[in-house]
Amino acid sequence: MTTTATTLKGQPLDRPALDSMLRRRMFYTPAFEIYGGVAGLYDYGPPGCSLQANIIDVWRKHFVLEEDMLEVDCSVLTPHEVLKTSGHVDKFADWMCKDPKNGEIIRADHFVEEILESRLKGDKEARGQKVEEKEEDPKKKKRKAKGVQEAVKLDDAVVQEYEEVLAKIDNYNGEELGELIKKYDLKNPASGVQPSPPVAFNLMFQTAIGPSSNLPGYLRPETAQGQFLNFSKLLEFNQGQVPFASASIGRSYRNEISPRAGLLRVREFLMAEIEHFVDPEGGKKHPRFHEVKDIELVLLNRTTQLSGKTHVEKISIGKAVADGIVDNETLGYFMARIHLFLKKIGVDQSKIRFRQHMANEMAHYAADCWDAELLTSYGWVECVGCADRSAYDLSVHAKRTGAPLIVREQRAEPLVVEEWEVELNKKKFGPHFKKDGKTVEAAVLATTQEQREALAKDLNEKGSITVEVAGVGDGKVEIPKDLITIERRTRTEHVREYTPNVIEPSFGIGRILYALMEHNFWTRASEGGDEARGVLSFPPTVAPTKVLIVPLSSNEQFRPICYKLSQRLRKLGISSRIDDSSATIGKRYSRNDELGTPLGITVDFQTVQDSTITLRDRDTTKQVRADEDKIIAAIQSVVDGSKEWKDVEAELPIFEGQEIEVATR
Ligand SMILES: Nc1ncnc2c1ncn2[C@@H]1O[C@H](COP(=O)(O)OP(=O)(O)OP(=O)(O)O)[C@@H](O)[C@H]1O
Repeated sequence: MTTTATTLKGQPLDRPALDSMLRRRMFYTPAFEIYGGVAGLYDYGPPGCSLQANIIDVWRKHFVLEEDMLEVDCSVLTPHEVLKTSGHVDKFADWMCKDPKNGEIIRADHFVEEILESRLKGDKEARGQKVEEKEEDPKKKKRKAKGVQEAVKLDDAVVQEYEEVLAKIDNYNGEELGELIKKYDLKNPASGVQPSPPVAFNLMFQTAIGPSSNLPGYLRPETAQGQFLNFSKLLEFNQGQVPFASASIGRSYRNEISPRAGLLRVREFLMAEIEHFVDPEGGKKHPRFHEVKDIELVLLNRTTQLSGKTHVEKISIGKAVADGIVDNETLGYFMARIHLFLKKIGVDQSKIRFRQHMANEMAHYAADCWDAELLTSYGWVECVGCADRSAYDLSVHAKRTGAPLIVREQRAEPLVVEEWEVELNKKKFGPHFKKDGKTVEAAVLATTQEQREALAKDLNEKGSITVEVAGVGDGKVEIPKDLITIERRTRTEHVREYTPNVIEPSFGIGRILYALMEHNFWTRASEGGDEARGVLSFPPTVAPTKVLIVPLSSNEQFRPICYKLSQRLRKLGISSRIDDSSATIGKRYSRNDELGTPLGITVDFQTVQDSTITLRDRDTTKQVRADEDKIIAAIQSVVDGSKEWKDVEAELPIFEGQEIEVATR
């Protein structure tokens, strides 16, 4: 497996060259740039938009269509209560430090990582070993410039300790990060002092909904909550059948402490998320697991990570689930499907791995989690999270609202149960609690059997009970005896009720798009001895534009032919661009190689005579010549993925005609 960033052709990746090409060709650009820009906000230009739309198109076909998922498009503005219940208000935070001298705000884990890495780099230099540059975050550069790490040799034991800390950097809480800063005396090179102890910084953008500002809310940090809140309606839409999945594509917002690495850590980004609802009983089997069981994945599990090993052999997902490396079939099924999706859009197979979250690294709701990470020049980057969120979200929302976010299933055999049951005196309960009635009722009904047993005892002995109800008064509510009965009763159940578990593949489209650009980038030596030119070898399905149409010269006879060709392609739904600028054909082709346009048609004098045109392949620069119908058919099959260029070359006559540069004279 590759460990450093290389281009598609194995050349060392020149990131500044790629970045400048992507900006020059307007794949993306800093937002509000003429006002000085805002960190972590980007606009996409025409090729970036097409590329993103094409990735989303493949995603919809690969997941929503293929798996009959139920797509929803939910509100971005989310009331405080929803995100309080989901745990985001209290727990969706990163650790932040402040430099007491210069006021700089620093993300604690990134700071520890950065300083330890720079010490290790200094150690390598002192030992005369080769050092790889990793990141060029401007803030980091500034810090480095002011306090360049000297080449200092460290003890072997210290090196090992630093490496262990770095391997677990995502797992530390604020207190632990503070201890690391103290223990290793980590100073901000820009000021020469240690930053303040880390404090939690919530990543959500807060706002007020409505003119009276009395409904606090947030811009959603993920699309998932909207899907959970619609669960009952979706279940009904699906005729009460489980398993089923919902899906949503939309923007999410996170107020990242230090946005960096271009599109990789931004404050507004497109997510595509799936919530697959599954019965927790029966081992979370998946009916289509057999279709993917032989797919081999690189899996970096917890034990491997703790051992410090980074290289692992591929293993089939069937074996990984059978051996308990991956918890269940449904999680395994989605990991394999994620892998196939990434492969389909052109992600380099040797630069994908799945890394399991360590127990304390997982989000507050997750039961198990594997990230699909892609290797980029910034290192391994999480691009898709695949989490088993258990029944967490549906349970907490049901508890808070009283909505039945459950599945009801007819039992084959009736079940006799003896249980503590709660009965409310509705006539008195509502008027007693007024507006809080529903909330209190939901909290009472959500009590466990053990709690009910204790409450029944209290009710008998004290004549009232005290129940914890979040959001009402001081959080404790007293219910007198005449409003409630709690008794042990026997009943026969004909229907089984359960809260489904959720497996959630969550895709960050911007990160995938950036990794895809790195993985498909390479440079071609120019024949004329000019600078090497960049090429983006996207698969035709996702390439922003599929066909470039170039007239040989500005001769008027070519114009209607080019126009007709673009019309024909448009009718077939194939995007094309005519480049009739005065640049040489070679230059025009190179410009479009930079945009990743896979095919190019040249219209020349022979076209005027016999209606034949040439078709050029971006990657090999080889050309074939045939009549218009044959070329259009070839384009169609390459674009829809049914054929590859080598098939076209085998079927149509190779064009060895005049040199492109000569032909333009
Ligand atoms: N700030 C961000 N910028 C761009 N994409 C992001 C950002 N945060 C998350 N994502 C994307 O959303 C996906 C799902 O979000 P998730 O909550 O699992 O990320 P995360 O674990 O918080 O990411 P990280 O640890 O990198 O902050 C990620 O796999 C990633 O692709």
